[in-house]
Amino acid sequence: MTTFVDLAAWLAAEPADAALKDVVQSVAATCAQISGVVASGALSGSLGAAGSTNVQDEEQKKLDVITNDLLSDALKACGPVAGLASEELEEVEPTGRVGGYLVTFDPLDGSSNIDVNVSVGTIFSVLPAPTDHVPAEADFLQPGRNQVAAGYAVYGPQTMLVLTLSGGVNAFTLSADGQWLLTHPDLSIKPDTAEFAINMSNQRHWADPVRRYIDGCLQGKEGPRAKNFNMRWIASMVADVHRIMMRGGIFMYPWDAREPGKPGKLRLMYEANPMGLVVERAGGRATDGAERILDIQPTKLHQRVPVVLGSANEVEVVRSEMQRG
Ligand SMILES: O=P(O)(O)OC[C@H]1O[C@](O)(COP(=O)(O)O)[C@@H](O)[C@@H]1O
Ligand SMILES: [Mg+2]
Ligand SMILES: [Mg+2]
Repeated sequence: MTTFVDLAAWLAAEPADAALKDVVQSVAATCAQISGVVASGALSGSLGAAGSTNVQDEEQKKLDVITNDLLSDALKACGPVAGLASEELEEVEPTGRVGGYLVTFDPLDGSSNIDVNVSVGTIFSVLPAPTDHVPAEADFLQPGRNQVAAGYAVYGPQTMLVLTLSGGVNAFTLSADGQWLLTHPDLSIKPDTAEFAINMSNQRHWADPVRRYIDGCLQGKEGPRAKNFNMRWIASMVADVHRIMMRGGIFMYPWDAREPGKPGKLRLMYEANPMGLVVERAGGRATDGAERILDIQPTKLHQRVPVVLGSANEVEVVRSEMQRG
């Protein structure tokens, strides 16, 4: 029988500082707990609307609130965490400690899928904290290339944790007895693909470059790309990105004309940046169409950004189409 290394043993061998490993352990333990709550669904009364809205003016589900509380409480109790920020919290929350790390997170990604029993996830990003003062919002506004760790948990047919610290990307599967076991070491995204993920219902609102790119894919073998494309859209970024980590592909949530003042739907600090790091570390690419996601200088905590990520050569096709305008 195959034996798998568990997360604690794997972390012990990682060339990262012990405090950072504590933060990652704390997130991982909380994701294991969240997996139990998600799996119990109606049995734990965790489905349905919470009756409130968050800072983005989006309706909160009960699970958005429950998962936000679980992660916030765990990180406040975790010694090296100086501050946290969440999709569900308007302001950053300093813990009162100085130094160590800042953690940003989307506690429950794919909220629209909770009540229909489709995969959802948790996304997190770890940044260095200032060493001489209690952090404020400005201290969180670091470009994604500063991340010292990032990853996500996907609550699907299997619960998995996908992590990057100092080097590559490794994926752990949650065992029946609650251990994270390394089942998918050194993930890498193949550079070419014939599978795209975009919400096609927004087609009439897209900008020309996105329209041209998708039209080219849809023409298949007879079109400019000379190959047939497949399409997937789960509407949980975590699940769509996880598929790309496993078999390649491209994921796009571009700007569209529904709300022209918004640069996109996804949030830079706790969706695009952590996913951008994971994807790049696995050999893929992540861009907003003009700039590498990880080089964007954030100007506010809940900033939105267009996102194109996945198989390197395919992202390059979209990026150059966007550059043409
Ligand atoms: O419903 P749409 O427009 O297809 O959007 C789906 C996207 O929205 C999101 O659900 C946003 O995440 P939240 O559920 O955390 O708000 C992404 O996971 C997903 O890619
Ligand atoms: Mg999300
Ligand atoms: Mg969310």
